[in-house]
Amino acid sequence: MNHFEYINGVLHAEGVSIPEMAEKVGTPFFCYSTATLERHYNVYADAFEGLDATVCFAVKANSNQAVLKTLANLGAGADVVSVGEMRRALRAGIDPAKIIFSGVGKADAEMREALEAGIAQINVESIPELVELNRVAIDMGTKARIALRINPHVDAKTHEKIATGKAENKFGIDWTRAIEVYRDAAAMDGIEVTGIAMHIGSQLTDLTPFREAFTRLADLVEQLRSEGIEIRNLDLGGGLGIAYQGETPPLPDAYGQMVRETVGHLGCHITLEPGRLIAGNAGIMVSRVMYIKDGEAKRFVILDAAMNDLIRPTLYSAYHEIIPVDEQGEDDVQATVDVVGPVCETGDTFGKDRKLPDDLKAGDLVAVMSAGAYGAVMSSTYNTRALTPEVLVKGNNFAIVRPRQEIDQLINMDQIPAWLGNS
Ligand SMILES: Cc1ncc(COP(=O)(O)O)c(C=O)c1O
Ligand SMILES: N[C@@H](CCCC[NH3+])C(=O)O
Repeated sequence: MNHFEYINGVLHAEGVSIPEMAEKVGTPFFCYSTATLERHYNVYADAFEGLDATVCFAVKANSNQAVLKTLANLGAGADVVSVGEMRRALRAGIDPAKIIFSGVGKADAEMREALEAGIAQINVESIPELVELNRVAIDMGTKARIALRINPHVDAKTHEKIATGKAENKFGIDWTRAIEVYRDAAAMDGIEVTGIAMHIGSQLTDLTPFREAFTRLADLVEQLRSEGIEIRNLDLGGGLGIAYQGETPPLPDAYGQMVRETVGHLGCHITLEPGRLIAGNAGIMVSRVMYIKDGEAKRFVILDAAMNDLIRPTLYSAYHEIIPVDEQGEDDVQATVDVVGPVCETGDTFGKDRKLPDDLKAGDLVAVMSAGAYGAVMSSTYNTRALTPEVLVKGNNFAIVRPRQEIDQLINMDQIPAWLGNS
């Protein structure tokens, strides 16, 4: 069931009309649906029923603490990639025993804070990082529970900027060297080897690469066991894709079945790190039309949102559906338009040659769909544009879960050195 629907011709998020929110919050804004977040989490978690599994939401996809708390209340853990994300997860009430720290470059201070917080596991991505973590743990008189993130050299067949499991990608330790690095890790005083981790990429729409990677992972676990290195936790990462434009990614159930088939026999605890699947279609970005500009070659719909708010179309040529908030009738005339933002970049384009109502005009609202993951978290203040607010809806209620940043807050962060004189 979709929780962003037209009711009496007006787009709603659950029971709240988008114009009502726009009136109170201003535009643009991100809007998340609690019911969708919960449904996605539950459908995903249910796919692993019977397995000893923890779903650790990938905080990078959406780090708003209200979203994290919504998921924490359902029992979710967190996959974090910085101490900032870890603090958010902890503040949102996520149990440290369900927090995994991933990422290719953890600083000493981050390692220390993670060890102090007693999180479940740190995923180590290189030998130098392993050496550093060992040193930090010994210095603190403790042992770090770790998994090595292994790069299985599998092509996830996704956009090149979000593939992470190929030999040329910066992520993980080459699977060909895994055994020797595990041997080294097992001999380190500050390290307790608990697991093995893989994450081969994001927005995968086919199970085949996962199957290939997890089969390789299972082989490695058997080899490690034969060497006396016990692996208790398999971290399978995230990556399952969603429909942005009619894609038909495998359902969580099919993914769960594939997990059982490839690694179920190992008797390990399984960690899963979905991000996009939980949050992507649980959020939209609402924007107001500022101008309609009829050029010689094109009609441009100029929104008050821009690439700084949602960078996915610019960065990955990603498709996001764009719909009018006032429902279009079947017989209404459509125009072919480019939907753009006000930022001074040609790439500040949300969609090219889209069909929108011919009579769409300044002041009308549109919704950019599937913006709940890698939306607000990737926003910037480029062109000195303030960060966009976030709103969480639950039933007939909504709350602003991040207010609009004041432009002066942003400007006041600059400091002018005394030698430049007073202005
Ligand atoms: C280590 C790790 N885990 C989980 C994720 C979440 O991925 P997705 O949002 O595709 O589920 C990512 C991002 O791709 C990641 O790098
Ligand atoms: N930011 C990417 C996903 C990257 C996943 C991070 N490991 C996107 O918007 O599709």
